Amino acid sequence: MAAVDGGEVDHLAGERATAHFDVDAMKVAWAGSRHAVEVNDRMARLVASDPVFRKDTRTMLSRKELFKDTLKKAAHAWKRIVELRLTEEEANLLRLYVDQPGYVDLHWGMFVPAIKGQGTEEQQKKWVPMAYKFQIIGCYAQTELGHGSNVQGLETTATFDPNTDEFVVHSPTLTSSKWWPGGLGKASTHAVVYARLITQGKDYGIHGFIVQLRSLDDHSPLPGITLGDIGGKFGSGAYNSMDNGVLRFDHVRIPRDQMLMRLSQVTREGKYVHSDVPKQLLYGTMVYVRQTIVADASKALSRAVCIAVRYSAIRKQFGSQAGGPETQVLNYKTQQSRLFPLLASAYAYRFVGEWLKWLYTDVMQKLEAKDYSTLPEAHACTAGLKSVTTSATADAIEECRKLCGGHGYLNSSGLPELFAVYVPACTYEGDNVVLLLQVARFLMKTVSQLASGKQPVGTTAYMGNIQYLMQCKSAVNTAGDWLNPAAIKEVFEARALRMAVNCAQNISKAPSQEEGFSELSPDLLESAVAHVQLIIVTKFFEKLQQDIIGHGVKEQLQNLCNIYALFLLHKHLGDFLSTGCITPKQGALANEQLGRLYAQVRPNAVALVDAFDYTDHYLSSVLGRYDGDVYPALYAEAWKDPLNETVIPDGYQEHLRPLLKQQLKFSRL
Ligand SMILES: CC/C=C\C/C=C\C/C=C\C/C=C\C/C=C\C/C=C\CCCCC(=O)SCCNC(=O)CCNC(=O)[C@H](O)C(C)(C)COP(=O)(O)OP(=O)(O)OC[C@H]1O[C@@H](n2cnc3c(N)ncnc32)[C@H](O)[C@@H]1OP(=O)(O)O
Ligand SMILES: Cc1cc2nc3c(=O)[nH]c(=O)nc-3n(C[C@H](O)[C@H](O)[C@H](O)COP(=O)(O)OP(=O)(O)OC[C@H]3O[C@@H](n4cnc5c(N)ncnc54)[C@H](O)[C@@H]3O)c2cc1C
Repeated sequence: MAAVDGGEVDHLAGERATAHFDVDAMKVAWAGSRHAVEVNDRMARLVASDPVFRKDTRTMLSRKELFKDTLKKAAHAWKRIVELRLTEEEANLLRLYVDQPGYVDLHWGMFVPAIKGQGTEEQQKKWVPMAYKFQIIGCYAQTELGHGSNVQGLETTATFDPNTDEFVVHSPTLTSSKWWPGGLGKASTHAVVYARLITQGKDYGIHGFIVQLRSLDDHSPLPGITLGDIGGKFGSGAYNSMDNGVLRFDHVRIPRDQMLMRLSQVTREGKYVHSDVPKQLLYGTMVYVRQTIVADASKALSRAVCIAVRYSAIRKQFGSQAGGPETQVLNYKTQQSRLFPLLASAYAYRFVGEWLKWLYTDVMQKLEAKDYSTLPEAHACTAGLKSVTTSATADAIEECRKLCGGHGYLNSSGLPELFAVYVPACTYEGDNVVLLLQVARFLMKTVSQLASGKQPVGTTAYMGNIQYLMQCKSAVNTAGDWLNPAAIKEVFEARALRMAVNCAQNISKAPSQEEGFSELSPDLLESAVAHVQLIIVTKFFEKLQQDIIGHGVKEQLQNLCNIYALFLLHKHLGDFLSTGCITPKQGALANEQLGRLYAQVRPNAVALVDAFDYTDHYLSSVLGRYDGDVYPALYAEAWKDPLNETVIPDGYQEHLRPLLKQQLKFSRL
């Protein structure tokens, strides 16, 4: 089904006619199943056809108007969810297509998962139904003004008082003010607050507590609680719809049973008891969200790429001979070499996100069975993939803006807002550098265990092949040899392992492990990136082994997979050469093959972005319209700007007229 929201003429019809594959089948490959295509399509259209969910004037609203609009949309979304008795899957998609960050993201995305993951059965029975019915609104209050990345450094205290069977929650310093939690500033009634647990005079470190913040009668802050929004953020519209907040506690008392007690407990007498589970399970909500952020990266990236590909097919510049038509900018090789790797990355992230969701579910099942062995790998994979995919996506959205020339800079292109709303993903849920250093730590541990003969498993299993990978040389002889998945995998594995081993060797020369790790941290980051890129490439190849149906679909995905891998090889050529995995000649052959692959993608480019199945409402871009009727839309959009409400601007009488009519003259003139 086409995703036109009402266009009459299809200016991209010629582009669509050149596709060599079945677009509907590609939609299934992208979405994961025919059911997923159907439900996505239905929810996207439901949102697009509802006037309350309009967002075309969002960037022109003041902060207060925007926030109120967000409250209205969230309430209306909930009303529709209840009226239509939507399933959880449908409701999540409806919220996604409403496409306006707001308190509900944190309520469903972190508050509920934190209680489910860290609360006892009894606590879940009490709190989850209230949250599910929106009788309470919750947020995730971890970060403080002075401490974000370093969770162990948080300062808020929760001191047990055995006399009253309560915890006293307190912010002892300015820097201990909770700062950033989304939904906290204005909307939430409750929060899961992370604080240092102190009982019987001893500090037991960070634990989670459910704290009521606002009255359920009139929404005013409860005694001892100071609350507010932390202020305007980057860009117009964008993440300013979210009330990221500040919170201070002045000796606020909560019942003992509001400590989340699944992992550890405080008894009535104040005795601290830690269950026989890894302490890191406290970080479980972050692992869960990092996994969803990887899936979201492919959404944001595919949106930007869809806009840039469609517009590049419409936009013409130069090349006209004797008055003939100009050239579509999509035909320029430079445009292709900038854009097609991003198209390939969108597909790569979609499939690795699918795999990560599987890994997460698998780890959760193992945890239920008290098998904690895969926890470190789950942490490394979620941290690493969150980091690599969000950094690349943020850069890619900005690249798409440039690929759309001047018009990409207009809010009506949709790209400035998409960039502004997306770029904090590099910071929230763990700064990307901090998370990559966690991956590096995991890699160094794995390398150090190789000597003792311990066989690495999962995504580090390749390291077990150390004898071969440390000395192998790529056998690629022609550009076409780079189409062999084994040839690509071998050099990616060798590069990742050699970089990790180099780091480990250099660390071992330092006076201490800690000093070595710190000194080598820039190299460790690159080593972590190499490992994560290997995972993404491998999972794309594994996807191609699955049953992929539809005329030409597998061939297109194969091309995209090769583009993704060879583009990375070209971009990180220094790594591959300096570790001796390939020769300069082989690097040049990879680039030659890349050019051939771009030529194969060119006739399919528009159809490949159509397969994302985005409505014009979701894209909210005049440049990315399904019908390609860009110029009338751009022209019409300009007149909607508040500045054009009057012909003579406000301020003319006070500031322009006196200037133009001034009597004062420079004496020199
Ligand atoms: C136009 C458009 C308009 C609208 C468009 C709308 C949408 C656009 C599209 C997309 C939007 C994108 C996404 C939206 C989706 C969701 C996002 C919504 C909102 C954002 C929410 C953000 C919420 C937050 O940010 S919450 C706060 C997050 N904070 C952090 O992440 C802090 C990071 N720090 C840490 O995690 C830890 O401090 C640390 C890991 C860095 C260090 O831990 P620690 O201090 O304990 O020290 P170590 O010694 O390093 O570790 C000890 C051992 O523990 C192991 N470890 C650490 N962490 C874990 C873990 N999580 N699990 C398991 N194990 C762990 C570590 O490896 C060590 O092990 P070892 O064996 O001892 O080595
Ligand atoms: C839009 C947005 C929404 C958010 N929502 C929430 C929320 O709902 N709940 C919540 O609790 N928090 C939230 N946060 C906070 C967020 O999780 C933190 O900002 C994030 O974890 C980064 O921590 P930080 O701000 O302390 O950065 P810092 O750690 O201060 O980072 C500053 C710089 O120092 C570097 N750095 C830090 N440590 C190291 C190190 N060990 N080695 C090398 N370099 C280092 C970083 O790479 C970075 O360049 C949100 C943040 C944003 C931007």
